[in-house]
Amino acid sequence: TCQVHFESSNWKSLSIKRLTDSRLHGSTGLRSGSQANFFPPLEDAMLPSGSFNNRMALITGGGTGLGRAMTATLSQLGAQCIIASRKLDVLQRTAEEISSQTGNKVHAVQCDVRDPQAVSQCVDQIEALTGLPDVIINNAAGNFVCPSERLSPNAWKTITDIVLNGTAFVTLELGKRLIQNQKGASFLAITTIYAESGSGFVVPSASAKAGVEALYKSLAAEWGRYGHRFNIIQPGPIRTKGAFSRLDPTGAFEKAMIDRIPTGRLGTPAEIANLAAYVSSNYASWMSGAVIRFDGGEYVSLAGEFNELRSVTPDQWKLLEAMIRKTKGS
Ligand SMILES: CC/C=C\C/C=C\C/C=C\C/C=C\C=C\C(=O)SCCNC(=O)CCNC(=O)[C@H](O)C(C)(C)COP(=O)(O)OP(=O)(O)OC[C@H]1O[C@@H](n2cnc3c(N)ncnc32)[C@H](O)[C@@H]1OP(=O)(O)O
Ligand SMILES: NC(=O)C1=CN([C@@H]2O[C@H](COP(=O)(O)OP(=O)(O)OC[C@H]3O[C@@H](n4cnc5c(N)ncnc54)[C@H](OP(=O)(O)O)[C@@H]3O)[C@@H](O)[C@H]2O)C=CC1
Repeated sequence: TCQVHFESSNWKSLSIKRLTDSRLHGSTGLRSGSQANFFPPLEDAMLPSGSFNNRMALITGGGTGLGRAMTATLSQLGAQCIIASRKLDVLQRTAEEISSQTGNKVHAVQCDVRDPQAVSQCVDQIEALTGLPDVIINNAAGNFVCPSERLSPNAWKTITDIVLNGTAFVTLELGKRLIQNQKGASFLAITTIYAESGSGFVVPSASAKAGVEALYKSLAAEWGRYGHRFNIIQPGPIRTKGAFSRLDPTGAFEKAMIDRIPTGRLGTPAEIANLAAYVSSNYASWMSGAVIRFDGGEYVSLAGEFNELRSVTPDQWKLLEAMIRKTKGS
């Protein structure tokens, strides 16, 4: 089944005919993505029940997607949650659904994190409802794919205001009040793997998420003395309407994305919710300043310049090795 054509012994002109996935991996029994069978996602809450009893958690953007999943897990583990974002109707629906499943109160508070006054009023409301939170998850974000030459100043400002300024306003407002009240807390920011590498076509998001990471690493160093921990989770792709409808609106890129993930599948909201719960819990009380990449291996897969060689079959390797061994000198 080997279909390597040696047009010359030069590596660059070696033409390896791309076979269909099943034929390509025939000799190893692996189909594209079938390695996902080795990595089944577990959906149930990982921490002991009651791990968040008597604890208050604020989750920005907690009405939808990953924020909703984090809220559901924290609530199931005993936390009283507050979810905050712009759309009050969405928040209220989520709050009612989760409360009715877990028996623990979820509060919905309207807040546009871009507006520092709105953030301050939101924190007033939170103080009145539950007191200052023990757990703060900065998860709210805005993003869309767009060639940078098409971005208007307001498009840039919109994304960076939500992601960087929004996270800063929420973190600083709560931080100051927690310090005044001598209360410790766990802060978690949800960023993305390209906060580290940068990425074309999502440049405002990449720039703002990198800023969030700098903010959280800096505060981890500065505010430990007040009992505050700061950590970061960088998720890889996890299907949510909010992300996928703005980053891959036609679905054209999904297969290629899954193919490059070494674990062969997308992450699930429940998986990131378990990680966020652990990082925010007292089991992680020694964790601060951490940046946790949670992406099924996508980042390293994209980074290594020889990783495309995964598509070379064992038979093709025999031929390549023979060629390489035949080479003498430079
Ligand atoms: C190859 C990739 C393959 C697959 C990818 C699939 C999956 C994902 C994998 C990884 C994901 C990694 C990171 C993900 C990070 C995320 O943050 S995902 C979360 C996304 N969720 C959201 O964005 C929810 C909230 N978003 C919104 O409310 C809007 O989208 C918003 C535009 C961000 C804000 O809405 P608002 O109403 O405040 O703003 P507008 O007034 O509508 O717009 C403000 C200005 O922006 C300009 N704009 C808006 N949309 C676009 C666009 N698509 N292209 C260009 N410009 C846009 C708009 O015109 C305004 O500017 P102006 O006209 O100059 O005034
Ligand atoms: N899903 C994925 O593959 C990945 C997601 N991420 C990150 O995960 C997080 C969650 O994303 P995901 O769940 O996928 O997407 P969603 O779109 O579902 O979540 C974004 C949330 O942010 C809220 N939000 C947006 N703008 C504002 C604002 N101005 N003020 C307050 N809240 C706001 C939205 O609520 P509302 O509209 O009511 O304001 C929404 O609930 C984000 O930080 C995202 O960057 C990172 C990498 C991959």
